Amino acid sequence: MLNLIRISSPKPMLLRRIFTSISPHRANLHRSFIPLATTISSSQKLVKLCPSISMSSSSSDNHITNEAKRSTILPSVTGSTKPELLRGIESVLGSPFSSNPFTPTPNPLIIVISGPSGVGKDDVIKKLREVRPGLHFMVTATTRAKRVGETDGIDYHFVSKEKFLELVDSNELLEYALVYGDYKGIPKQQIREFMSKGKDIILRVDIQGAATLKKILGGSAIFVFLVAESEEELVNRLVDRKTETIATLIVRIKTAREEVKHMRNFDYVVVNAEGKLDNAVKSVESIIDAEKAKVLQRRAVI
Ligand SMILES: Nc1ncnc2c1ncn2[C@@H]1O[C@H](COP(=O)(O)OP(=O)(O)OP(=O)(O)O)[C@@H](O)[C@H]1O
Repeated sequence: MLNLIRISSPKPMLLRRIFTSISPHRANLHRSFIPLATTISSSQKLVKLCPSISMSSSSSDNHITNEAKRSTILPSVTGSTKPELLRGIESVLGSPFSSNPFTPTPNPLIIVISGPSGVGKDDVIKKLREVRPGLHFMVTATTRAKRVGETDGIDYHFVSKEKFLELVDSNELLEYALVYGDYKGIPKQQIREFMSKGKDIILRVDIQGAATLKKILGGSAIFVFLVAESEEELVNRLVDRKTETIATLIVRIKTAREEVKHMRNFDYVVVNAEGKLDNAVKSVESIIDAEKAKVLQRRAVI
């Protein structure tokens, strides 16, 4: 009785192709092969795949690959227990199944959220904080006065102009700008600290800040442009917010008209439509999920 099939080159290629074609149909394996099989193992559980092709021990045997030698027997799908079947397949493959994940751990992301004043950046980020507590929301340092409902260290680090300029001098800000008379900047140390823990970072910056960050970070960060559905709606929000004087309102609206022209420099645009804050947040979440699933990951280095 023949126990093993010996195959001379180039038959190993043929055999490999047969295995490839059957693998998605493992359930039908026994139907495809058992009619050809001759029982060979003492436990009657290993089956021969096909009649011997060659029994010669000629020099062509040197060309037989180990894989081909191993590939000549398979356990019977119907006559084996699952562990026996799995061990048998491992033995045919020549190595145990790996439990390592197919995908490496995704790199921590830097997600820059920007958009014209009054579009709802703060509200989107507030909501995102609730639904994605695993993200790290960078707390921007600012010299502007605290608004009603804002908390120091959560919404912003509210600092004096002197303190802010000290951070500038010590090169401790990734980016900073004078926005409507107030300084705003991103502390570098905070980014390094959280990225080293594998956390994704959310940065909230105005358009000017996003342009600077694009120069610094290039394609290593994700740039999201938040817009209202129309200029009219944007103006409504700014007016309803009741934080602006007529002069600052006009400046913000004029600026917004220029800013929307920069949309093309961003990776994604998300519409924060009237009363649809949740949809905008879901869109940002989808962007993050899609970026996490990218085969070629971005790699931000600060
Ligand atoms: N989807 C929405 N529908 C209606 N109102 C909204 C929506 N999103 C935000 N708002 C409101 O619009 C106003 C402006 O929002 P927010 O202050 O978050 O804007 P911002 O982009 O952070 O502005 P700034 O850059 O000036 O700080 C707020 O009163 C906010 O509650």
